[in-house]
Amino acid sequence: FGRIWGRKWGRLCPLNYFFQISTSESIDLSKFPVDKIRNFSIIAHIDHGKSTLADRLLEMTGAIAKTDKNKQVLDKLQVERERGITVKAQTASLFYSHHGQQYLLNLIDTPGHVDFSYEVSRSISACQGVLLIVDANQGIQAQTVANFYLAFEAQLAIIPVINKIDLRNADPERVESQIEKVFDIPREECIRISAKLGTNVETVLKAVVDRIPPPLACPNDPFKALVFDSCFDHYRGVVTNVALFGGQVKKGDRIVSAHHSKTYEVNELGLLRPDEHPTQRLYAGQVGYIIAGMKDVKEAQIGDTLHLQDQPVEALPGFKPAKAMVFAGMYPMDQSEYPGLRSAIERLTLNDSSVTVQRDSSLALGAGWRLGFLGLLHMEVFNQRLEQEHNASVIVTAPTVPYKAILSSAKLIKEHGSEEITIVNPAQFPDRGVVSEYLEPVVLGTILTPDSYTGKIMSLCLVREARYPGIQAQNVFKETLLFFIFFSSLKSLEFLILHSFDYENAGYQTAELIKMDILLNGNPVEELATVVHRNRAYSTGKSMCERLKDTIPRQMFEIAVQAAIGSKIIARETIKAYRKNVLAKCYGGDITRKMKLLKKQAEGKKKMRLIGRVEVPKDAFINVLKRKDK
Ligand SMILES: Nc1nc2c(ncn2[C@@H]2O[C@H](COP(=O)(O)OP(=O)(O)OP(=O)(O)O)[C@@H](O)[C@H]2O)c(=O)[nH]1
Repeated sequence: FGRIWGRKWGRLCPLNYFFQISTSESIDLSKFPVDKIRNFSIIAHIDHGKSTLADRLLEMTGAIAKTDKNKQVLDKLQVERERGITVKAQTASLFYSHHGQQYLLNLIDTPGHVDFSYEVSRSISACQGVLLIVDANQGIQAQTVANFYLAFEAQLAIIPVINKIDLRNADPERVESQIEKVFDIPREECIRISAKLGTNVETVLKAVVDRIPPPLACPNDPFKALVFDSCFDHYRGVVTNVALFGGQVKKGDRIVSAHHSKTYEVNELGLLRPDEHPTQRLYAGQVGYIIAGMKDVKEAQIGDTLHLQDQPVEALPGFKPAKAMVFAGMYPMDQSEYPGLRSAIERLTLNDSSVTVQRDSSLALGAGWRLGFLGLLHMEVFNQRLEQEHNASVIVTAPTVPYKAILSSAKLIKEHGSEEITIVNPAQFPDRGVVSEYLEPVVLGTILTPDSYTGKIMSLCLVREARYPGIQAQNVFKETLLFFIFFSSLKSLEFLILHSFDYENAGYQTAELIKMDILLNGNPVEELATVVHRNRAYSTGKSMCERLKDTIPRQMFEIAVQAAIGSKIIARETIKAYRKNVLAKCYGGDITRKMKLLKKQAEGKKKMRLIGRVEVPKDAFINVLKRKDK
C-alpha cells in the first residue's frame, strides 16, 4: 500500500492503511463490455454532500472499508481535508451487482467551488450521467443551477438526489417542487437520501445502472481515448486519466498524442479504485489511467486524444483552456531559498496545469515569479500547498487581476507591437498620459436569494460598483439577480459565494483606474503598489497605511508609511521608534534563558524582509489589501 500511495502522492497520503483493496486481486476487465459500464459524476453546490455520498458509494461497493476513518476518501490533499472542500477531481471504479449482473461504475468526484468549475466540465466530458445533489434544507443554489446546465448541455442523464434528509429542518417536499419547477424534472425521479447515515444510498446505485446509459464507445473501432485529467508522479512520470471512446489498449502499445504528435510506449495502465490498480488492458467505454513515459503534464494536455501509432483517429473536441484571472508575485523569504522554491513551484504546477508561471524580479524581494490563478481561492490553496507539501516559505504579493490599457502613444504602440496591452503587475501600470483608456475584467454574477433579501443584496452589490444589466432570468426563479461586477470587487462578495453566488467571465469594461504607490520612509515599495478605482483611492490608501502600521513592528527608528498617487501623498501613518529589549525582564541569572529569548527574537526576524532599512513581515504584502470591515 505504502508503495502505491507513496509513489503517487509522496508523503501526502497516510490514508493507504485504511484501504481494503488487495493489489494481488486480478481483474479481467474484458468481462465488462460497454453495456455493463456506467460513467457518472456527482455535481452539486459547495457543501451539499458530494464527497460524503462518494464515501458511502465506495463503502457499499467494497472499494473501501466501513470505518470512521474513511471520511472524504476522494479528498486526498491535506488542504482539501483541512478546508473541507474538494479541489481536484478524483476517479474511482466500483463493482456493483444488480439484476444478477456485475457492473463497472466509474465515479468521478468534482469540486464545488466556482474557482474550480473547469474541473467539473472536464469530468462531465468523460460521463454519460450525473447525480445532481441538492441539500434538503438549502434547496437549489447558484452552483446547482450552473452545474445542472453544464450537464444538460452535454446531454447527460441527470438523477436528482436530495441529500441530508436526516436534518431536523430538512424539507424534501419543497426541494422536489423546486427541482420540478426549475429543471423540469418530474418529482418522482428525485431520490431522498442521507449520505451521512447511508439512508437510501443503495437506491442511488440502482438508479445509476437503470437510468444512466452505457458509454457510446465501440469496441471494434481503433483505440481512441480522451485525456480528462493528469498528475505527475516523481518516479513514473505523468499519470493520465483517460476515458476510452473506442478499441482497447495494453501494456507495450505505442500510443500517439493527437495534440503534439509525440509517440509513447504504454508502461502501465489500469483502474483507479480510487488508488491505482494495474490491469492487463483497458477496453472501450472504460475509465482508467495510463502511464506512458510522459515527462511533463504539458505533454498530457487535458482534452487531448490518444490513439495507436499505426491507427490515427479523428481527435475528440477537447476543452477550452482555463484562463488565469488573478495574478500575484511569489518570492522566497531569502534569496538562498530560490532554488528550493523553484523546484517546489515546478512540482506543484506539474499537477495543476491551470497555474501560469512567469519569472519576475523586484528590487526589494529579489528574483521570484508572477503566477496566474483561476481565482482567489485557487491562489490561497496553491500557497497553502506550497507551504504544507513542499515546506516552502514564500512571500506572496497582493493579488491583482489582468488589466488592459489602450495605448495612445505611437512610440509605445510600436514598442509593444499592439495598441492594447495587458498588465498583470501593478508596478508596470502605464501612466495616464500614454493611455487613452483602461479596461478591467468583469464577471456576470448570478445571485439566488429569497425576495426579502433582494434589496439588501442589490445595495451591497451597487456599493461594489456592480451594474445591473437588466436581464431577467428565465422566469423560473423570480429571485435571480444578475450583475456585472468588476473582478477586483469579487473578494468583497466572497461571503455570497458560499451561499448562492455564481459567476462567469464576461469580458472587459472601461474603468477609471490609477496606480497607487506605497512609500516606506519616502522609498516607494514596488511590491506594495496597487491599481485602484479612482473614486476608491483615498479610502484604499488610508486603509492600506493603517494595515501596514498594524503589521510592521516598531523598530529602532520612526517609519513613515505613505500612500501616493504620482507625487501626491494621499494618506500617512507613522510607526513610532521602539527598541524591544527581550531581556528586559531577565535580571541577572540564567544565561540559557537569555540565549533562548535571543534565539526566539532572531527567529522572528527571519520572517521579516528588509526593505531599505525597514523590516517588513512576509504577511504584510498579502495582508495589505485585506479589508478590516468584514
Ligand atoms: N446531516 C447531514 N450532514 C451531511 C450529509 N451529507 C453530508 N453532510 C455534511 O455536510 C458537509 C459537507 O459535506 P461534503 O461531502 O464535504 O460536501 P461537498 O459537496 O463534497 O463539498 P465540496 O467538495 O467542498 O464541494 C459535511 O460536514 C458533511 O458531514 C447528510 O446526509 N446529513
